[in-house]
Amino acid sequence: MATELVRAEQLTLERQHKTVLDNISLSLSAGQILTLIGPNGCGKSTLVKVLLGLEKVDRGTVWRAPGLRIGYMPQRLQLDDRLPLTVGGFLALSRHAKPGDIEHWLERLNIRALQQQSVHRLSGGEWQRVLLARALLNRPQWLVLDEPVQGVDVQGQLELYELIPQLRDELGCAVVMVSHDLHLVMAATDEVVCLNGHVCCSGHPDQVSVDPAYLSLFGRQPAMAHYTHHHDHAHCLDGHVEPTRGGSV
Ligand SMILES: Nc1ncnc2c1ncn2[C@@H]1O[C@H](COP(=O)(O)OP(=O)(O)OP(=O)(O)O)[C@@H](O)[C@H]1O
Repeated sequence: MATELVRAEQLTLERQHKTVLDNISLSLSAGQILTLIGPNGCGKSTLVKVLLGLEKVDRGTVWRAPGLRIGYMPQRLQLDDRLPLTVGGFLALSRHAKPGDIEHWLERLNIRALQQQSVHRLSGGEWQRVLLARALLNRPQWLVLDEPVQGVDVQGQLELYELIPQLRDELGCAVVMVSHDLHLVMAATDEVVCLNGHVCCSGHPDQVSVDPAYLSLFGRQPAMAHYTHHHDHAHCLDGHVEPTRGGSV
């Protein structure tokens, strides 16, 4: 049986007379990818912060495996745009940055060409990859991604969601991610927890996508085929095309 890394029991949190989290329990094991899904304001980011120990609950408990290495990609990270800062410089600010690791993750996420570029001149998709690189610097055992595809076009979203199980396999880590679109993450996740303050339903993505509680929140969406193909080259950021090892991207 896989080792349990995080366990939350009966979490309840109120803010300004509103119940943001209502009696939520969940468990996360090594190697598992768990996706939190739900409408705006349903408590996804709050739950993530509670699981990470960044917010306190009114009732309930969170247990994390002692010494767990965590990589966190927050939903928002505001940088002062008067601060001159390159991507490499930004990553070097992380206390986990070790020589070679920054280059390794920039290369792995296909953004090596951005190392000397100003962080203020990145596209939404590039910035998300830089934030992901930052979360990977300490080779986390638990990777937490709060809306990792924000500001990314649909093709970029599919690529990022393909990357997440690969990273899980490479690092052997567990992943918790927040998403708005079940159909886009279906292939990349083992378990879905559908939130609306409380847990509306949870389970394998195929089960959740037909659960009446999920359908009453999101309606019946046209099923999106998850298209994959083998590709023998990569399109680099500077525009040139490069053959790839193993023949797939
Ligand atoms: N400190 C706070 N004080 C008051 N209300 C708060 C506080 N933190 C969160 N909330 C409220 O709790 C609810 C859940 O917020 P949260 O950011 O967790 O939602 P979310 O599901 O991540 O939303 P989104 O999909 O829009 O990012 C919202 O209605 C928010 O306004």
